[in-house]
Amino acid sequence: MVPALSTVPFDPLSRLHLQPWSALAGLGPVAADAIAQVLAGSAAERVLDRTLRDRRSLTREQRLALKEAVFNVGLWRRRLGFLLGREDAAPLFLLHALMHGLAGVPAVESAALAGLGDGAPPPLVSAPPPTLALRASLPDWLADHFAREFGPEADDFCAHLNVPGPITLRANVLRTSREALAERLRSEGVETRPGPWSPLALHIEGPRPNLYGLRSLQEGLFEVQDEGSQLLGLLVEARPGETVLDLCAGAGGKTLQLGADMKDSGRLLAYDPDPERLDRLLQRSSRAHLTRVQVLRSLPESLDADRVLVDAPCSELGSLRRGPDQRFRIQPEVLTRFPALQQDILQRGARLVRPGGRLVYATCTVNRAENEDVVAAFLASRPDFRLVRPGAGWLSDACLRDGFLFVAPHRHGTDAFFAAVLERTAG
Ligand SMILES: C[S@@+](CC[C@H](N)C(=O)[O-])C[C@H]1O[C@@H](n2cnc3c(N)ncnc32)[C@H](O)[C@@H]1O
Repeated sequence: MVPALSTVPFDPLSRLHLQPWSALAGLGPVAADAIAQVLAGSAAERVLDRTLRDRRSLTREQRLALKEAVFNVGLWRRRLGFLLGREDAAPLFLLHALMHGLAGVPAVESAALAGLGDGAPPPLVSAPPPTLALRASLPDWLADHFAREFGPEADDFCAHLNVPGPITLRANVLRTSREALAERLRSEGVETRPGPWSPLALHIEGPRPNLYGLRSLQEGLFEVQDEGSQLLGLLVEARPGETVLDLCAGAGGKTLQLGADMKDSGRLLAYDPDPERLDRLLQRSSRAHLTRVQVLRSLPESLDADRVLVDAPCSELGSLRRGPDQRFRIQPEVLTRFPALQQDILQRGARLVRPGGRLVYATCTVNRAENEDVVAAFLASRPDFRLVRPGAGWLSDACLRDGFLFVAPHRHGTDAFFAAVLERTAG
């Protein structure tokens, strides 16, 4: 069973009405310059960093207004083009369409804030956008893809991609508990609430604090990690004393979690072809007080691992809400780029699991070709593996779809993740 969807449609525009747009006064050209860079393909986050770094005298409200302007024109560009009646409208017009058409700022005030001069503000189309791609401001190919994946839920899913996700922390259970961490954070001025799905998750309440200035982070009491991502690590069910391999370890988000579950005992091996990510993993391990992580620069020929996690490289469509402009920087071929590689990595992982051991295959994407189809092809080639219920005894049925873990922002408030738990038959 999955959580019932609300009968009141989710409105991703409502947060736009709450932003301090009047603080943009005099900053229209600055915003327009940054927006032009984002529309030309530069990552919004980086453009904003550069823009703010060069203007240290701006107030907090001005910085926030600039951020919202740059991110939201980057995000809503297709819908704004529809409102203006042309997809190639100049940044100042897009900014006006954002503030007036989507955020409800009166037309004359919006035009002045955007720096459009004294002429009459351009008229905006009043009809509702006729397609999912225009409503949710997605490239056509991506809207079509989500329509195929989600059917009648596609609009709701896409609406949830258009608001930033929460900031979520994972308690490092080697050092603390979720409850003790919440108390500690409160003493540092940060309010949190527990996540509903992962027993390790705390969501930050209110505006984003400077996490990197917190003593609790420096002491390794938590990591920033989406609640859905925490579920992937939990599905491994790593235990103290075992041999566990994190086969696509990256900078170690899940490795650290596995190490805490293993109470820093046994053998925890982390492999990734990217050496820089592995270096970061080692630094993070020491902050988390993990002493037994062993980084592998190449994969062993054999290993009787109790558990192997394949947190596979993928098209990452499940985390699009984390980057407002990311959807416009990917191409349709991303949908077909990964399955062969994923299959190959999964097969390699399977060879390193002992009989009776567990293999977890996971992605952060919404694409059956990278998810269910990869697992089906794997099972057809390896009859000694079987699919088991993810998280038996602790994971809510609401996080399951057809025997797999599947969570998504419109149903769970997490980024979208998929996982299959596979067990190798004993003997
Ligand atoms: C989804 S990311 C892993 C994230 C990481 N597990 C975490 O929790 O932070 C996928 C990783 O797979 C790695 N990768 C790419 N090709 C690979 C391969 N052939 N074998 C193993 N890992 C690979 C990438 O370098 C990337 O770090």
